Order: sequence, then structure tokens, then C-alpha cells
Amino acid sequence: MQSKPVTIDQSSEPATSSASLLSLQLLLFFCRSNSHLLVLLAALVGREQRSETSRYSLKQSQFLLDPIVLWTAIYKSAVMDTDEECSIVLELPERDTFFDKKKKLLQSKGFNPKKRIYIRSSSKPGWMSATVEVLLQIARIIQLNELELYFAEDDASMSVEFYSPRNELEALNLIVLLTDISLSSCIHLQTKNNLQGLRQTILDLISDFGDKNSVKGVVEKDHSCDQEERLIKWGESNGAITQLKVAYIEGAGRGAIARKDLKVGDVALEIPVSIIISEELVHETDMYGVLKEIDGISSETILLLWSMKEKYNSDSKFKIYFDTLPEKFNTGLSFSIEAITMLDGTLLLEEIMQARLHLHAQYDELFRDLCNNFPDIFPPELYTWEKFLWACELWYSNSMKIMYPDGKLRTCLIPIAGFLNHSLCPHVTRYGKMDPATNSLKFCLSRPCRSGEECCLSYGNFSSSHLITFYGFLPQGDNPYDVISLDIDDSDVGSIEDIPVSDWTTHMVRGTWLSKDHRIFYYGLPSPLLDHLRRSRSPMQQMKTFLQGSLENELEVLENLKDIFDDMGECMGEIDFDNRENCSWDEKLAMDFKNRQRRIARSVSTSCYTGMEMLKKELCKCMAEDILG
Ligand SMILES: C[S@@+](CC[C@H](N)C(=O)[O-])C[C@H]1O[C@@H](n2cnc3c(N)ncnc32)[C@H](O)[C@@H]1O
Repeated sequence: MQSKPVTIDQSSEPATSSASLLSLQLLLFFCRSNSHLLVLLAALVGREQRSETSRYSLKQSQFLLDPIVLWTAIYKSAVMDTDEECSIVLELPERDTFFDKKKKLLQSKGFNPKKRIYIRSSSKPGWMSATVEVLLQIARIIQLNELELYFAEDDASMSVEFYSPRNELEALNLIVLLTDISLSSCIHLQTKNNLQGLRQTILDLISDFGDKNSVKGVVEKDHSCDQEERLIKWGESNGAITQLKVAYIEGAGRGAIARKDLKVGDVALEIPVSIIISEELVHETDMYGVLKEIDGISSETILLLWSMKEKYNSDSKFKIYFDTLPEKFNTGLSFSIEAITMLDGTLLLEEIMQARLHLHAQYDELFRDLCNNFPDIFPPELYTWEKFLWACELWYSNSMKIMYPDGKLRTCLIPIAGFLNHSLCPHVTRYGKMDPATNSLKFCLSRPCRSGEECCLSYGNFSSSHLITFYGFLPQGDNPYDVISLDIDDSDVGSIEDIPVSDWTTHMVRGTWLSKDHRIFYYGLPSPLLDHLRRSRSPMQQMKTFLQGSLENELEVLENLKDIFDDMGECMGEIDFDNRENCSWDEKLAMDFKNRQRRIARSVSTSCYTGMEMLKKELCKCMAEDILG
């Protein structure tokens, strides 16, 4: 029997995984005097990545796997000190995918890819803040992901507050790790004290950062969590160790609350491999005998089929777990026609439609054969479309990708850990790797979590449209991964064939309020995009100068960008917020999403307008100078 698998893709790159929307890109023309730059406004969603193999690839990957190589490289160079001094070495590993771009960014800020900072026994006043500043600037750049790197402002005169909460927490935690390494080999007492002082300063920064940048979940008191408590007890009796309890959180269903004050490095939750649901479980069933004969079936599809049946198995080892799962998931995949219609003008509409079409096609292909040919193993009443959709939503919104000690990445359901909600400023940033020493999965804290506070994960660097489609929520706060991708086709830019127009292959914008640099030539817009458009429009022109030609070129770039985003805003139409309270959950989500999209488009348009005004003033000055000779 041959059948295509249901794809629950397992990308190991959370930053770029998202549903592909290429079929519904908005076509707009970016005019210049004698040629066109074809701009495809690809999506008001996260960095969509083209999938060569499938037009619509359902991806979900919440797992931030340790970039082991990177950390090892840093570790190795963090030694070699004398008696009275210790050092911390921050090194951008050459095998970093974005080595050249990060090196360029480091250099623009006056740093080399490798920096050794000495911590001495006697230190001048002010050394601590100066040391922290340098360490943090370098660590931030080392820890940038592709999208953050694209938006990183490369002007040395601009001080960076932080690139993203994820990046800031990773950078600060990297410094803590390096300080610990240095401390372990440091023998001089005063130097050790200085290092400990540095470590404490960084921990304080982590704590302050969390306090300032997190949106705290509000616990709803009047809910019983008996079933959830039963699951925790069952987990503990099987070796799980948890510092968390379950409570209902306003607007987020259940969440995990710290039972006591937890600090950086503490293990909030430890789950033994024996209670993790992965493909191996299915191998023990009669179902596997049939499924393994299906050509190309993925382990995710096998697990999905298994969970549809296991949910109703009263003897299941995981009955307590299945009993705690919601009867309805409310993700974008379950949006009503009314809610989908409200998304008109946004590409989320197409994303959801495509996703549903894809699932319908998969369902039709897979289940007819299975239920007809093996009704005892696949009873038709358990394999209905509604039950299939439920299982898809379960796996999209609750599964995690785990790296096992054998080096294999497995998509798993993890009882208890499934109560952890997502945050843009998470407590747990690094997870997903089984500890081979304990054969368990540990959720360690990257920032403190106080007793009674909700403890959150990062599901990945996802756009809001991805979070709506596959998880059914919009994160609170500014999502730095909400970008509008611009697919610029400049194949007809003949005169610059030999010069690469840009070292970025894709371009995008995001809410310009996230930028600190709104000066002339920057406008709160990403430099790679502006440089690309400038060069495409006028390859021979000197860029970012106050010469008339350069200013005119600049003005045209902004005018065209503004037109595109004005059109986009208009396409989205008005939103009737007066009626919001009477709307259903999906209509509310659709409205809120649309509102965020409009805000991004509007911010780009406004920044272009402000930039154009600045440029016009400069052009007037230029012309006046010309007239005056
Ligand atoms: C892994 S589960 C987390 C536990 C879930 N709240 C529950 O009650 O089962 C993922 C789901 O939790 C909800 N969720 C997670 N993070 C959220 C957030 N920041 N805001 C609102 N809902 C969230 C979404 O419904 C998502 O699909």
C-alpha cells in the first residue's frame, strides 16, 4: 500500500520554520524609470521559508537545541590564565552559519571575532560596568539568529538596548556560563572574588531584564486542577521531578506555576524518558505491522494515528495523560468560515485555508485505505475527520522535538511539560536534549521564576500567524518575529549583474517602533533592505550621502515602499472593534491579528513618510547651495 504521510515536519531550525504561503503572494510593482523590480509581498507572518519539496509544509518545531558546537568552541578557548589573572574568551566560531555577517557586525562595533577579557586581582574603578558592557555587546552578536541579524543596526554610534528578549537572555546566560568556566580554573582569591562579582552582576541583569520585559500570567482562582494534579502525581511516581504546579492562567488555559523561588540554572521540571510518548511506543502495537509497510510514512504520522486510537484505550499506560487533554484545541485549523473571512487582506487567511486543504487531502488519502482494509486495527468510528483534526491540533500545539542520546531527533508528547505556555520572554529557553546521564529531559531556567509566578517556555521564534494557525493564540507584547517578507525579484536589473546587490537573499520589514534608529538613511527600516533597494535602483550612485543624486534616489526608494504599505493597509479594510465582545474566540483572534498587521504596515508607511520629509529638506538645502554657488 502506498500513501503519502501527514506531514508534521521536524525542522531543527525554529527561527525559520513556518507554513509556506508562496502561492498567495501579493504582487506589487516597484517602479523605477526604465525597469521594474517585482516585489512579492510574501507574508505578514514570520520569516517564511520556501519548501522545495512541498508547497505547503506544516512545520512545528519548538525545540531550541543547544548549538553544541558553538558552546564547545567557546569553552575550549576559555582557559590559559596565569596565577593572578583569569580570562573570559568570547569567540564567534567560524562554523557559525552567519559567521561573515556577524564578524562584519562585530567589526562595525569595534570588536574582533575573538575577544579575551582579563579579570585581574586588582581592578580599576568602573571595570565591572565596562567589562559587562563589552561582554554583552559581543555575546549578543554571537547569539543573534538570522532574523535578528537582519534587523541588527550596524551603526557603531547607536547603542543597542537589546536585540530581542530571546537574544538578551541567551547572551547573558552565555556570559554566566563563561564566568563559571573561568571560576573553575581560577585559583587567586581576589581574582575569584572579582569573577564572582561579575557573575552576580550578570545574574542581576537577567533578573531585571525578565522583570521589565515579561508579561506576567494572571492566575484564575476558581478552577479545579484535580485531573492535572493526578497527572503530576502519576509522573512523580514514575520518576518525574517538578518544582511546578498547574493553575489556570487568564487567556491561556492551564499553565505551570513555580512552587518556590527558582533561580537561573535550577531544573524546574525533569521528565524521565519512560513517560515520554515517542514512536518506539507504537512499535509494540499491531498497528505498526500495517503502518511500517506504507511507503514513506513518517514517524509523526504513525504517532498521530496511534494517538487517535490510544485516546480511547481505557487500558492505556497514558490514560491519565489523555484524560487531561482538552476536548477542543481552538487553533487556527478550527477557525470558522466567519473568522477566516474576517482575515481578508491578510495572508493568514490563505495560510489557514492552505493548511486545512492540506490536511483534508492527507486525510482522504490515508484513511480510506486504512479503514477499509484494516477495520479491526483502524475502526472507522475512531478515524473520522473531526478526530483526525483533533489529533493534528494536539501534535501541532503540544509536541516537542527531542534529541535522544542516540543522536536521533524524535517528535514527542511530554506529559506535564505540556502544561508550559509560551512567552516572548521565557524562563526556559534551552531544552530538547535528553540528558544521557539521567535518561531524562530537563527544563532548566534561563531567568529566575518566583514562587507563584507562571513559568514559560519559548516554543520557538514564531510569527503570530504561525502561533495562531498551529497553537491558537497571539502572544502578548511585541513579537519581534512578526515580519512582512519582501521577495524582491530584480532579475531585470541588467547594469549591475556583476555586483551582488545584497548579501541577503530575502528581505523583510517589521514594526518600525522596534527600531532605535530613525535618522536619515535609516528611518527605522532594516539596512539590508534599504541598501538593496538603493543599489537596485541606482547601482552607480554613492549611497547615504547628502549629494543631490543620492538624496533623490533615496526619496524614490521611500516613496515606493510607502505606496506598497499604504496599499496593504487599504486591502485590510477597517476593523469593527465596537462589536468585539460579542464575537466568538476565533473572530476575536482574527480581529486582533488583523489589527497587529495593520499596525506594522502603518508604521512602515509612517516611517517612510517621515524619512521623505527629512530627505526633502536636505534636497532643498542642496539645491539652495547649488544656486548660491
Ligand atoms: C503546550 S500547550 C500549553 C498548555 C495549555 N495552556 C493547556 O491548557 O493545555 C499549548 C497551548 O497553550 C496555549 N498557550 C500557550 N502559550 C500561550 C500564551 N502565551 N497565550 C495564550 N495561550 C497560550 C495555546 O492554546 C497553545 O495551543
